[in-house]
Amino acid sequence: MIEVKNIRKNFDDLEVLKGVNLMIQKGEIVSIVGASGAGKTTLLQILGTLDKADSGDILFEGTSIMKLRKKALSEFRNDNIGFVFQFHHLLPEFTALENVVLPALIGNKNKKEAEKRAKDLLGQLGLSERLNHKPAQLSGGEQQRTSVARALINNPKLILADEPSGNLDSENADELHELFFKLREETNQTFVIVTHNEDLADMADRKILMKDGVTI
Ligand SMILES: Nc1ncnc2c1ncn2[C@@H]1O[C@H](COP(=O)(O)OP(=O)(O)OP(=O)(O)O)[C@@H](O)[C@H]1O
Repeated sequence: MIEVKNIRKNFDDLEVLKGVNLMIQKGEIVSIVGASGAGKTTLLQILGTLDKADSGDILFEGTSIMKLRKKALSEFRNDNIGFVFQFHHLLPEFTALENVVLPALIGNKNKKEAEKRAKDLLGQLGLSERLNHKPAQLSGGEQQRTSVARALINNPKLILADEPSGNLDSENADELHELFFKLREETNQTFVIVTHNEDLADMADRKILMKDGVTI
């Protein structure tokens, strides 16, 4: 489904990615591990089209996404990729439901249908009683599950997670990890997860180690 070909990225004269090659199959859960500074987040950002590589190519279902222009790129991203970050980045003024619906509205989806799907997703994640709560009124685990619902609202083919449980206690972290696997069983979505959590990294179908800007 995804083919990463010889991706390179420098920040000024710091070589962060030095020719990364990677193949990811549909429905696979891949973890990316490695020391701090190895380039994991940079790779994930490039995979998610949030940042651009200096050279190399990324094929998504056979099509190069490196050549897409700004508008096409943001449409591609909104339709196909869901992001889960260490810090949830929920909008503080909006309720859980509104936060989850937002990417669907950005994608010009019907508001009623989007709200129905958002409620379904939040329900599946155990948040039926929290729809109208703002992020500050939710626990850390609830906030992170809300951000997972937001990542899933447009039914993306690829979910990219950067330290998704880095800010959770072990019980909430375990629940979140189980959720990823449950979702994959149900939807055959593909997950790429950058993590320092060894349990999560080992649960993945495949663990990729990054060291000094390359995968080994
Ligand atoms: N926007 C930027 N400008 C300059 N340098 C950057 C930028 N983003 C990342 N870097 C540098 O690139 C290197 C790789 O960073 P990256 O965040 O990809 O590492 P990482 O493997 O995800 O680390 P961690 O496990 O600590 O999150 C680091 O040395 C970092 O300081």
